[in-house]
Amino acid sequence: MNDIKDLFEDLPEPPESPTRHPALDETPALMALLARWVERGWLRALDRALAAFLHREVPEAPAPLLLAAALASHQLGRGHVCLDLAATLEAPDLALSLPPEGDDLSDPPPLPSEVLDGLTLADWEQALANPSLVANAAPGSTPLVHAPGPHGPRLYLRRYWQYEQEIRRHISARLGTSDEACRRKLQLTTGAARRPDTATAPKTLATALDALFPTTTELDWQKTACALAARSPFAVITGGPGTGKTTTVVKLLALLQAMALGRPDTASARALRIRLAAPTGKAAARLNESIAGQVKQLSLAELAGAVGQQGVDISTLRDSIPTEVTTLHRLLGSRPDTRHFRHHAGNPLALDALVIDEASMVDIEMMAAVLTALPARARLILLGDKDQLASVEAGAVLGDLCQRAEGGHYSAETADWLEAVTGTPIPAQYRDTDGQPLDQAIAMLRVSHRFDAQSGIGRLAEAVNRPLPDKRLAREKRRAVREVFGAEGKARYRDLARLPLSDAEDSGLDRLVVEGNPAGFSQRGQGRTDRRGDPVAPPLGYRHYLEMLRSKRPDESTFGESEARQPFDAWARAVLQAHGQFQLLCALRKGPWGIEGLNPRIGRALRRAGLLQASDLELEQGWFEGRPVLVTRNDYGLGLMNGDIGITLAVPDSRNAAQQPGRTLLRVAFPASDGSGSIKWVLPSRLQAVETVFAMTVHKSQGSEFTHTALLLPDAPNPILTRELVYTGITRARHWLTLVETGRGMLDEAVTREVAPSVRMSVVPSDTLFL
Ligand SMILES: Nc1ncnc2c1ncn2[C@@H]1O[C@H](COP(=O)(O)OP(=O)(O)OP(=O)(O)O)[C@@H](O)[C@H]1O
Repeated sequence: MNDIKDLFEDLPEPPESPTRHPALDETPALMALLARWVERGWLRALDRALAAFLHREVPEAPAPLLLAAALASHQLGRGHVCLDLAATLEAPDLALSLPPEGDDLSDPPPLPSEVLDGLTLADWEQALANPSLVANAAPGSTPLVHAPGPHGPRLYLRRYWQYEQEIRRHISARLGTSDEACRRKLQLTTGAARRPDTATAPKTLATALDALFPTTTELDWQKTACALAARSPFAVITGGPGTGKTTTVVKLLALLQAMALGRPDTASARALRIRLAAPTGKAAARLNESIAGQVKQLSLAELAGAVGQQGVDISTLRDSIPTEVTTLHRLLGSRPDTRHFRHHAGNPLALDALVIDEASMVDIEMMAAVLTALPARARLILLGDKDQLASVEAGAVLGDLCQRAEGGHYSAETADWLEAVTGTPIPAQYRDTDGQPLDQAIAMLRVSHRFDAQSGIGRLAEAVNRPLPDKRLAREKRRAVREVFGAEGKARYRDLARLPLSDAEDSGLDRLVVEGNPAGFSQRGQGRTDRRGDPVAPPLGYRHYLEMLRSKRPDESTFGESEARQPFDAWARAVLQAHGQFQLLCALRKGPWGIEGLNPRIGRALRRAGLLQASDLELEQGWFEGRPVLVTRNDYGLGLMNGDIGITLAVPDSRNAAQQPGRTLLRVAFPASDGSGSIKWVLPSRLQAVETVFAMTVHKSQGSEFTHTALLLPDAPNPILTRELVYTGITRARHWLTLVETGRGMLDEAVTREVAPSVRMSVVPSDTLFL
């Protein structure tokens, strides 16, 4: 029995000698089964609709083909780009969303394991041999593509197969490894193929790197990453929170610009056109904030003197380093009502280098769009944390590219070159005579500069993130995680608190969301300093922003156009900034411990504390002043992006000012996604897809950071609760983390469960070998 079957108590015992399920042979039986799965929330209506459409188009299509199509479509909704046929036959119940949140687990329809019981891989592949609907890994117009994968055959919806091909083709081209070259290389196993190098002489590069990084005798991963990225037209810098991805990329940009401005041929010496982008407005704003400060602080005198014959002008160099961060949608030029962008292969972006931060959130469709719109000569640098949850959309591109990042796998050629330019030898454990071309373009930063040995958040993140290659080590991992909290749940670290709740009405939750539960932290969170010795304010709850809302409200009686709005903009900025001090995160959407139960529950607690005025109905589904909202779908018309957070504020109603002075109107204040600090005021009625965000799912929190983060774990096991989810939740905390537990053992349970065996994409150039 696998885990999922165990969850369904009412499941009838399968017959002793299984007979083939009718859904495998009769299309009406299959459609009826798919309808039951949809009704139950096991399958999306969209997935069934695809099977029905294919059946209408080609009535003779066999049922196993239609079933495979529905399941392949379903994988997209779960983040996977295709259906791995062999893996599905091995563990069929993982192919559906089982059990969906809120399922009462009674009277279940037949599980996929029952249905697929009589089907062999050969039979299934035979059923897919239908040229009207399925093509074999080749360009064409069939809706489905049957292609080999690293672990067996796969079925793709054509669009996703094409995205994968595009990504691999563009990355291979940048690495100088066409599919052909790659295939030849592995046949000969001759070590890494040579990639096109930048023209910079190692000596100049070494001097420039020395000007940017402090001298050490130990391996400096930031310097190594900077060197590797300067050499390759495609580079990935991965690392956990605070490992210095931004710091490294700022130095890299300075290096690239210094090299460009200092070119010996003065006619070609010009600054590169570099753009910085992030997948969401929130992530863009966060990078914007940190990058501008870092560029200002960068000491450039030595670097400016190290390049060119007479060196380069320092202020020209500083001005050439971009600080403005945009969203990928804006960069590519999104157009309302279409998934096509203004920039594409026929109208490429006018730039020489593109840096994408928070690249773990970029899905396969967006990555393909970016690569297609990027001129062939432009560099691409991806930054991100490979261990974070991937995008909710299909495709974990960064995670897949970084599968081997931990081990380095630098070829002798790369390792020798790195030693020459950084002055430090690469230890044997990171060398690999069989290093792949992609390995040579990836660097992993390994030292957190945000969390030191005194930081429980850092220790906890590290313990949770530890991979579990062998289930037998689960107990040890759980112990390591528990040890961070110390005996009897009393946190050993000043930045960690544990809050057990008995039920959804437990007043401990009120204390947390209203005040931040400082009593849960040692010394009530008083007297802490950060690594630089600067004081850290004690943990806060939502009272902080709601009081800011009240105390900073402008006296102005009119809410006019731009100039007149300034006091209101300043007010909104202060409230939004205060709101970022605390956020409750949870894993689920449904039930008392999901956002649907928690949002009104928290609203009531804030109302009891006198901080909100709203009826129960308004708290459930209406608008009220103080309501924080999360945008859940890009709205190009309004310029709002999925993930943007706004706060509802009451402003003077200028439309009826003469007749009804003092009358107010609710508007939602959003920070402009260009990081300019300006405020966008939107009428609630214009917001099509928003939800209250007193509680936010961990999935939606990616790319954000909160001074105090509370992570609430549900009270029952759920497949959604994985180590990646807990790691992502923990690492949203900047200074304070409260772990809210609503049932025993859920942390243990979560940290030893990995994201459902992911269907690795074939975006990695060396995967071409199996084609
Ligand atoms: N080599 C270093 N020595 C000392 N401090 C450093 C070093 N590198 C980075 N820092 C500091 O550590 C903090 C985090 O750095 P940075 O923002 O570059 O990390 P990051 O990986 O981009 O973080 P995030 O996870 O927020 O994206 C910053 O305050 C930065 O100044």
